[in-house]
Amino acid sequence: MPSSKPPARSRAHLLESIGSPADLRKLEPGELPALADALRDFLIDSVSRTGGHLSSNLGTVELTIALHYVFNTPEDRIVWDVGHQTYAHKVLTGRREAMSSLRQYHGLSGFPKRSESTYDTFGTAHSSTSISAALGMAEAARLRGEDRRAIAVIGDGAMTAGMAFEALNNAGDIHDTNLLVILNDNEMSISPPVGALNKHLSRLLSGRLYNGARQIGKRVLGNLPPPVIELARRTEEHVKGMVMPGTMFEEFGFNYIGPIDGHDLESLLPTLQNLRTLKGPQFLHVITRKGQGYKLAEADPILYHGVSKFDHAAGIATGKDAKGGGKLTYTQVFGDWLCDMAALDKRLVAITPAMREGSGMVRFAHEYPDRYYDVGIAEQHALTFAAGLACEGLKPVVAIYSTFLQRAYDQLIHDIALQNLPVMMAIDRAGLVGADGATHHGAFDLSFLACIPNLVIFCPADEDECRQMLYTAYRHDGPTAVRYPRGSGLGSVPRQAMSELPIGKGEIRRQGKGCALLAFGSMLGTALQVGEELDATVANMRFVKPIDRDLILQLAAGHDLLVTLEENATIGGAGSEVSRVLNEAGSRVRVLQLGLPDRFVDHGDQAQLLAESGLDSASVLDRIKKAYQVNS
Ligand SMILES: Cc1ncc(C[n+]2csc(CCOP(=O)(O)OP(=O)(O)O)c2C)c(N)n1
Ligand SMILES: CC(=O)[C@@H](O)[C@H](O)COP(=O)(O)O
Ligand SMILES: [Mg+2]
Repeated sequence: MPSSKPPARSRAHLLESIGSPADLRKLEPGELPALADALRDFLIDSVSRTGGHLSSNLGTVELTIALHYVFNTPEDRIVWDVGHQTYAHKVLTGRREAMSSLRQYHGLSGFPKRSESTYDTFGTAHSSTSISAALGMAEAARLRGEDRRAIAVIGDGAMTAGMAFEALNNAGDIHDTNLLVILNDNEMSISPPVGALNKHLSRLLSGRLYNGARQIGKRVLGNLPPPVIELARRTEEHVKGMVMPGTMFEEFGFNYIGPIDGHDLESLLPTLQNLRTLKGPQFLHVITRKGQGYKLAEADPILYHGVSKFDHAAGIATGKDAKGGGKLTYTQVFGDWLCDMAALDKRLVAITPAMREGSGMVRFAHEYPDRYYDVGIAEQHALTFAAGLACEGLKPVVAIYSTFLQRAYDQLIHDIALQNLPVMMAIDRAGLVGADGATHHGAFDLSFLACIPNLVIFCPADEDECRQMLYTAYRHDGPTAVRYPRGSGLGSVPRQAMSELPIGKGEIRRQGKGCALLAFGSMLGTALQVGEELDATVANMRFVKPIDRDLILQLAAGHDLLVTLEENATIGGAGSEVSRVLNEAGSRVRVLQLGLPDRFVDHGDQAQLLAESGLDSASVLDRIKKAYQVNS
């Protein structure tokens, strides 16, 4: 550490003096708590203006400072699991000024992104990938004889995913890999944590006294030559076996240290400095508080997990959401339907992989606690668990974001569709989600679902149709998927009475001439606008599978151009299904397939991203006119 004592600085100046971790490492350890306060104040103010993830970022301020202070980043690699807690990391790695553009069009990503900074060593956002990626980096360093560390920072929620254990299992067997796993345990996922792991972690917390003693031992050990450390460690293992039940992490082959206070820099710094000297897989358990330092977030870390812009007129202290209450969302339509359906059918059970709030299931969890399952961040398990329930005559509904369903693809095919089991998937966040960006857009589900035999795929065009489709899907004796976007639709009011729609049948919503627009789900609004402009026919297709073959051929017979519209990748999506039907029927009508482009769409607001993807009405109109010009 530097010997010269820099002059006392105001907290704000201290933060402004940090343009990189190299600047950070020039500070005295005693200056770091003031820096943490300044950084926390900055994050609260900044996120109150941009929106984003707040409580998890407030909980990792000291840990982030300590990691960049002790480790030689970016040569030492830090991989942040989920990465929603990396705003402090971004500020300390030269992006403080850019934080005003967070999660906005062409602005900073809300997650680590390799193309954004060399300090963002691995792109994350989908949970539980950090240990695998960091192990890969550690092994690359070992194989290349490079003296660098790889550190995975993973939350207690992310630790509940099977992939994290796959990585622990592999890492623990490679005795000379320089991997450090830091478990950031704040006893919260988005919702309160679930599962047996949470109970195990709680038991470890209760052993705090022993660990306190062991911590001191570690501090001393760090300054001794390695053979002595090894001897002391074996002795310690012996002591531990008598004093404290082994942690599961030690059973996986890791040297477990902790739990320590993740807000106490005086604990963090020496412990991390010691760990940096130890060889082999290391596991540090830190305890933090989600929302630390902002009373409203401390009191309600769930509400402040993801926030919109604050109403600054009301003052940051109120934490008041600038946008206030909005229109009925598809998520709320689902949540209301779920409770209504549960009241009608005792066989209904509902499952979420750790997204209770986001999927609209808070009321159901409260009203039907014995029929509600939060399985943790475990999408693969969620689907096969549902399959088991269905085998026994229950009617499972799995609420899952489109992007997270990607993680359970084989379970859907192999465990559900192949056995034709009546599992219903309510797929939320289908299409462009906005600020979360490329890692979260539900851009591919129609493409990866359409090829699965037995599956029925519903695309509701508005809120009422969504409710009717949820009912129809639930009543179907086979696997079903109802996909709907983030936010609100055309604003129809869902009828309380539920009735079954004819499966595989679309409808003509506007009769016109010239071209016909075949809209799937959320694109109906745009299709109707363009249809008015062109006096074209507009069909609400409703289903991707089974697709309405008769309607397609009827439209082909009466129009010179069919335009398909979907908020899904164009490749392999609904439009491809329409073309397949036409080809099989030998039709020669031209088809213009409009959907998401064959690239990853970044973050911004949904309207901006739809326009950028050519799916707003102006772009659709323009593309149709060009199609006619090309052929005139
Ligand atoms: C595969 C996957 N499923 C679900 C999510 C949604 N998600 C984002 S953060 C989060 C909770 C993470 O909890 P934890 O790891 O403890 O981090 P904390 O928010 O407590 O800091 C979840 C479920 C995700 N990002 N990835
Ligand atoms: C980080 C993460 O994966 C979740 O917090 C996600 O950002 C939630 O998305 P919604 O805001 O659409 O519920
Ligand atoms: Mg947590």
